[in-house]
This record gives sequence, C-alpha cells and structure tokens, in this order.
Amino acid sequence: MKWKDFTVTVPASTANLGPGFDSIGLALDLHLSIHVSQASEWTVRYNEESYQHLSGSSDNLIIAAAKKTAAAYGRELPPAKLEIDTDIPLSRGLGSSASAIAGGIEIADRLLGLNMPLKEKVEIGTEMEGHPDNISASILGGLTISYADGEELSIVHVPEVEIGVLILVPPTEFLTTESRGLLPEEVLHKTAVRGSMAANVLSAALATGDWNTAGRMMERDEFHEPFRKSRFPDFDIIRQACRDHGAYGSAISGAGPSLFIAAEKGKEEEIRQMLSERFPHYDCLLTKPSTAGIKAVQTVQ
Ligand SMILES: Nc1ncnc2c1ncn2[C@@H]1O[C@H](COP(=O)(O)OP(=O)(O)O)[C@@H](O)[C@H]1O
Ligand SMILES: N[C@@H](CCOP(=O)(O)O)C(=O)O
Repeated sequence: MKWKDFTVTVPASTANLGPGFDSIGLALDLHLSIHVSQASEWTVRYNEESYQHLSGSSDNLIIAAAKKTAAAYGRELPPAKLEIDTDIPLSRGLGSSASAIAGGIEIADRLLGLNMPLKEKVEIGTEMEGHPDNISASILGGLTISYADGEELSIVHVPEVEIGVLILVPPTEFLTTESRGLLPEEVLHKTAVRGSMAANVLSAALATGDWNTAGRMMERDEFHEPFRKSRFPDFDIIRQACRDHGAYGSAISGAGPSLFIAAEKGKEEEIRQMLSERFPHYDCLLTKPSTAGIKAVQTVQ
C-alpha cells in the first residue's frame, strides 16, 4: 500500500473549567504535531526532550488509538514512522493524553480513508479517555459542553471564544489517574444540586459569551476542586491575586496540576507579570483558545 506523508496537528485543551467536571473543554493554542511517513514497522520519535521516555512501540498511546480505530472498522493499519513535535506540557492537566488519542484516531482515518464523521472520532476518543471533555475540544476546537454516559454522546459546540488565557504550570507531573483517585465515591444530594446549579449557569454564560458570570461560576465547583486543591501550592492565594488583577476567574486545569486563568483580552500580560513575580515556582504560559480542532495535511517535502 502506497501513501503520501502527512502531518496531523491537534490542539491541547483545558477541561472542567470548575464545575463542568468531565463535561466542559476548551481547545488551546498549544499543539501536538505528528509527522507520519511510510515505514516497514511502527516507530515513534519525540523531538521534545520531556517526552522522550514515552514508549516508542505499539503500547504508545498514539499507535494504540490508531489501531483501536482501525479495529472498530474491521481493518488493519499499515505500519508508519511517527515523528513528533509538541509544545503541550506532558501530564500537567492540558490534555496531552487526549491529544495523543485524537492524533491516533486521525492517523487511522487518513491511512485507511475512513472519512469518519467528527462525532465518531469523539465517541472512540471518549471511550479511550473515559470522559469527553478534553477529547471533544481537541477534535472540534473551541469550547465544547458534552454529555456522555457510555450510550449517548451529545455535544454543544461553541467555536469562537474571545478571551485571553494564562496557564500556571508547576514543574512536576501529576497523572490524571492519580488525581482522580483523590475524588470521593459519592457526594451529598444537596452538594450535587449546588454543583449542578453552578455548572448550568457556567454553561449558559459560556454559550452567550458572558465571561464575567462564567468566571464567577468557574470558582464555585464542588465536584472536584475541594478534593484536589490541597495538592496545589498557594491555590487560594493565586486565585485571589488573579481576581484582584481583574481576571474573570481561575480553575484547576483538567486534573491538574496546572491552573487555568481566564482574562479579558489585552489584560493577560499584566496578570502574567504579577504571577511571574509572585509565584516564580510556576511557569506562566500566555496562550489563547484555539478555534481549530484536529487537522491533517499532506506534508510538503
Ligand atoms: N504525545 C504523546 N504520545 C504518547 N503518549 C502520550 C502523549 N501525550 C500523553 N501521553 C500519555 O498520556 C499520559 C499522560 O496523561 P495524563 O496523566 O492524563 O496527563 P494530561 O493531563 O497531560 O492528559 C502520559 O504518561 C502518556 O502515557
Ligand atoms: N475531567 C477530567 C479531565 C482530565 O484532564 P487532563 O488534562 O488532566 O487529562 C478530570 O478532571 O479528571
């Protein structure tokens, strides 16, 4: 089988935005790029040093997702060489695993000419990730609000999001599996009702672009932050400092350990300076939402 080299690009994502736990995701302008070329066996090369310890064989998440997608269509993939560039911090709550899964799905789609509908890509990715928030944002771009129960998948997609984004990234990794282990088995009914009220208002505010309300609701989570925030040095102090400097709001990014801060466009630099001076322990990234989702283009040689 002969095919032309191609490159798959996938945006990072921040998930939850507070009470939108496992549901809300926002694609970010940080990217995983996978250059795919013909080979006699699967190989993976990471150009980014912090990724070089990851497996290069078939238990690699990108290859596993590609093979799972092919299998879902009863097909087998030809082997390929994957060369990877990325500026997504690994295991920091910015959806690196979802971007790898999305990348693998896109590779299978392209290699086998499946022409998969976007929703099917999100369905396979959700099954692999266990929740739809990061994967739907990485595949569709923009902001996604999803419902998934293993049977039904419903997504409301808001393609354009007009905010500035800051991400505080700590130096150490924190695996999503470990962070999910901090969550309780159950929450009280009245806690769930309050959490759901916050999530409802958050979703409506996000869909109508009312970021003042969205920012306040982002900080009303009762589903996960109370159980995770002790793992983040200075969480409450940072949140207050961001508010004092006019940010819309802040939330643990995904399962952490990074923090997501939403700010009015144009105010990010002032907030970045303050955060870099007061909390030098964290790396402060300035970014923005990504309207584009996953893309595959033929590599120009
Ligand atoms: N580009 C990649 N290639 C292969 N595997 C990856 C890639 N990015 C992430 N992963 C896998 O995902 C794991 C991190 O997932 P997770 O703990 O959910 O962190 P994150 O919050 O960044 O998604 C890594 O240990 C690795 O197994
Ligand atoms: N809803 C999930 C999101 C995990 O995101 P990640 O970027 O940390 O993989 C959770 O909060 O566990």
